[in-house]
Amino acid sequence: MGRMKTLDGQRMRDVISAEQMRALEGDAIASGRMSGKLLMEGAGLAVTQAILAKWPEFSGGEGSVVILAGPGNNGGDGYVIARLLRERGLSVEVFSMGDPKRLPPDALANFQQLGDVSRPLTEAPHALGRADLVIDALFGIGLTRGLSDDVRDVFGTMGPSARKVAVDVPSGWDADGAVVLGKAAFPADLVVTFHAPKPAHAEIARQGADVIVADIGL
Ligand SMILES: NC(=O)C1=CN([C@@H]2O[C@H](COP(=O)(O)OP(=O)(O)OC[C@H]3O[C@@H](n4cnc5c(N)ncnc54)[C@H](O)[C@@H]3O)[C@@H](O)[C@H]2O)[C@@H](O)CC1
Ligand SMILES: [K+]
Repeated sequence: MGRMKTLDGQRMRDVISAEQMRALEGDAIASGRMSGKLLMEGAGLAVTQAILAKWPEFSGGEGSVVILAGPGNNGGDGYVIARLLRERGLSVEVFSMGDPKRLPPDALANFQQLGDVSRPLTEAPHALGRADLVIDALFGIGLTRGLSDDVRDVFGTMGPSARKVAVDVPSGWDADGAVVLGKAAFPADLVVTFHAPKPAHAEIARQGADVIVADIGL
């Protein structure tokens, strides 16, 4: 049984839908109070902090990290996390699904800031077999259908000792329907979601992952 708790011990907000989350983000951006890029930075920082809190052994810069980055803003969070973990001395390899040049603007800016050449997901298995930490930044609340078999096969190449972290929602889960679309989902040990739990998170915790709900300034 995994636990669901807030990153900083604040009160847990009530469950909200993906739609409500998008509305909250849109309102904060429209009001000028926040920008999409700031929200993304906060999301990436929250995941980084939750990782270091759960596995302090990574705070010394020891460890190999693989980040799987998707075609949307969940992928954008992954690029922020890659930068933040590299700043902490960890060696981070990033594999992208889709063409990074077609990322939405905030995600594209974070991809470009990394300065990496983009490596396709199909090249990930070699690195995944020896990674100490794997971060699923493929899909979050924007998942619209089940994962393809080749994505499922990539998940199968992770080594037994890899700590597995999902950004916002483990890819494959429908955040609102609280079910896995299709046949596969990222087998997360830790899930870090933003602002408030979505309907899927209680079931994900019941199935064994620790779920952290982090503020991103909304
Ligand atoms: N301002 C924002 O929008 C923020 C977004 N954030 C992150 O952004 C995520 C939402 O971003 P998006 O709305 O871009 O959605 P996602 O990044 O979850 O995925 C959307 C993209 O994946 C494609 N897709 C969906 N299902 C697919 C499948 N099965 N196979 C292949 N492609 C598929 C969609 O066409 C779309 O291009 C959140 O989960 C969160 O991680 C956070 O950074 C907070 C701020
Ligand atoms: K994810």
